[in-house]
Amino acid sequence: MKIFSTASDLSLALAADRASGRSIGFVPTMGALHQGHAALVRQSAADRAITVASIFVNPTQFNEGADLAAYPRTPEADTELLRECGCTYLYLPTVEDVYPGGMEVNPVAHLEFGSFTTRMEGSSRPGHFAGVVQVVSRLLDIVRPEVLYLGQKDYQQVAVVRRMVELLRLDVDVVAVPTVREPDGLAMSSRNRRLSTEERRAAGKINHHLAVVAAGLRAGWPARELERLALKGMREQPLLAPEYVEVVDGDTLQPYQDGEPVRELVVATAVRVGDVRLIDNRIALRANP
Ligand SMILES: Nc1ncnc2c1ncn2[C@@H]1O[C@H](COP(=O)(O)OP(=O)(O)OP(=O)(O)O)[C@@H](O)[C@H]1O
Ligand SMILES: CC(C)(CO)[C@@H](O)C(=O)[O-]
Ligand code: BAL
Repeated sequence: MKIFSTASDLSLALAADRASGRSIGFVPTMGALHQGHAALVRQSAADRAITVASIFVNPTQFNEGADLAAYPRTPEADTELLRECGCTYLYLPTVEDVYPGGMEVNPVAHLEFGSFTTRMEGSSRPGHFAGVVQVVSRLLDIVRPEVLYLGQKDYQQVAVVRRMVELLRLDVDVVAVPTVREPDGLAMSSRNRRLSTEERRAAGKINHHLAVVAAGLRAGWPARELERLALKGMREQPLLAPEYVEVVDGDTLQPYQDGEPVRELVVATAVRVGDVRLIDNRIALRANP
């Protein structure tokens, strides 16, 4: 695995690969890697000749300074894991390399995302998706992959990035990789390592509450009632402070209205566990393709 710290060197290496007909998969990350990230890299390495991973803790998508300051960083272990998973190139840039004109320059700030960014993470983390779109568009411009691999754990992020690709008419496929979970069902997340033992135990219950909502939806229970029961159930657990539980149409991210036909029905949540904010979701129903 070759490590690049500048966009220009990486672009040069990729241009040579492209010229010899090699296809490129891209896995953007913020580091502190775990088996969820490994699944993305392994999938790309199985599908594509070249897999590029990036590790960049993007300051523009953090709406809380404390969250950015506490974000875990484990570069040595990350490099080792990427090597083992078959990553070809690692892009490990500075803020200046990603944003040569300064962080405030956002060439995609004009894009309108409507219902994709108004709810859930969009309303809980003001400015978050503007930063995600800013960095992903810049990274795509550098790497120019055929396929972009993202995790389903960040369900809304996948929908927003797909919309960005559509709006900018970018020639890239977005593949969503299923969420990798711990044995007790907790979605793997870099922030999990900030949990105390008690918080970690409590966090394991989040998935259970989502699974109950998903089962209720399949049995035809009203969505708003299931959301209310899940919020109440989580609030009764010591250490869990849910911000939202929302049952949404996976294509529009608008609240699901009971009985309406949808291609994908999803329940998503954000939960504070002590100082740590975690997100998770479950797909309750999916139409056959
Ligand atoms: N458990 C998981 N299963 C599959 N993909 C995942 C998982 N966790 C993260 N990813 C995906 O890995 C990519 C990089 O995510 P990121 O580096 O932010 O890690 P994270 O674990 O989501 O961290 P955070 O603590 O910020 O939520 C994203 O596309 C994300 O959806
Ligand atoms: C896609 C991403 C790498 C952009 O910084 C980030 O939001 C993440 O890790 O999910
Ligand atoms: N995986 C989402 C990145 C973030 O929390 O900012």
